[in-house]
Amino acid sequence: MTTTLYKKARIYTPVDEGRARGGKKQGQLACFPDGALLVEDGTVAALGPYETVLRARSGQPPDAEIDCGNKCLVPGFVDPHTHLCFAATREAEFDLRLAGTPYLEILKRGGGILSSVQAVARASEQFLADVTLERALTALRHGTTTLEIKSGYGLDQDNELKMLRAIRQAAARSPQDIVATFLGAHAIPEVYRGRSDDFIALLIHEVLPLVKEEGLADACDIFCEEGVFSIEQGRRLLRAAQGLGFRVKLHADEVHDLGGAALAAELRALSADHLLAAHPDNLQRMAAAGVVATLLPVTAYSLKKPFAKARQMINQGLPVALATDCNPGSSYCESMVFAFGLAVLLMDLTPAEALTAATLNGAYALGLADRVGSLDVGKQADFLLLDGESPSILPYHAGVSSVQEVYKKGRRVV
Ligand SMILES: N=CN[C@@H](CCC(=O)O)C(=O)O
Ligand SMILES: [Zn+2]
Repeated sequence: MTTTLYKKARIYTPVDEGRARGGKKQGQLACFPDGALLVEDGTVAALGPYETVLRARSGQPPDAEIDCGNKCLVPGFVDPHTHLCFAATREAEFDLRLAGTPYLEILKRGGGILSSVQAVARASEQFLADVTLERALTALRHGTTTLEIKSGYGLDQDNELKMLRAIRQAAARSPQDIVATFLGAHAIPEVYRGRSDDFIALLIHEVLPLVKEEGLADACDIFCEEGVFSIEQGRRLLRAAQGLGFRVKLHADEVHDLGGAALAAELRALSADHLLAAHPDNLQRMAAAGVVATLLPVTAYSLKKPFAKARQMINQGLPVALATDCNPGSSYCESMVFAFGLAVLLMDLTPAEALTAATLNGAYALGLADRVGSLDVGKQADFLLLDGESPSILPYHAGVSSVQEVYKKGRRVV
């Protein structure tokens, strides 16, 4: 067994009490100004004030001691919502949006998500795996030690499976924990225009069982939105997915309030994501059902939309997680540091609330909190050293990343 003691660290971490943290608890962190973290074979063995951690070792010296120079030490970021498996960027679409064309209008004209579908159809699995890995490693340099990546630019059996296999390949080549989500219902393929029920049936009866058989995804997701999929279609697909053993989640109430948040509560989904237009009553239903609200501030920023009402959600007791939503359309951003900054400065989260959102609540949104998301004894030693005294350095030092060193399972990876 190898033991390493990280000392002279200002440690800040949410504490895992068995559920995602909402309400007042979202902003409560354990803080150790002269802290130490003891790592045994990649796992957190102890943390707390230096003297206490040493005493717990009953005089036995660790194999190595690392002086953190009084820098801030926090858990690695967990990004629970990304689309970073894509073949090409969409800069022309960005210009169109700047000139005033709405995001959903571009999709209606066959652009947006559908243009990414064409690019993925032309790309090989190997190419997709390489570019996905490259983006995951960019996220790692900005402190993301665990992330989710969705399919959803395939929209037919072969291309959805190609995407999921590419994600699996990227995951095998990255030090991060990467989980895949099946998002076959991301848009209505051109050939199914006017027949979206048939497309949902195809996903349920043909594609999902293959995804299950090959073990290519842990969760199933759907984009419920006007002009895309209805709540009823979401219910049908996600219930079928649950029947096959998938966890479920939704792109909910992003532009219009269709009741996606209520469906997430009904299905006891892992999370409902976006929620810019969600009704407060449905958010209350989510809180009662223990569903995490995953908010994507870079998307609102990039689409120039009002931000989700994070303050109200936290006050309602709803646990809020943060994600980048990295995708080539509405949020081309791998950096959780940037999402963190927007959450604090434009959504009024405190730095402590944002830290919980970017770590432990994200881990709950992925169903991975037994392993990652906080520096609790027995969890993976995934942590960051920041170039500052507290998590406030992240929004305070704007436009750069204050993440200096990144550790995954106790090993320095950046
Ligand atoms: N809103 C739907 N899906 C993605 C965007 C995907 C895209 O535009 O390529 C999202 O979560 O923002
Ligand atoms: Zn998304």
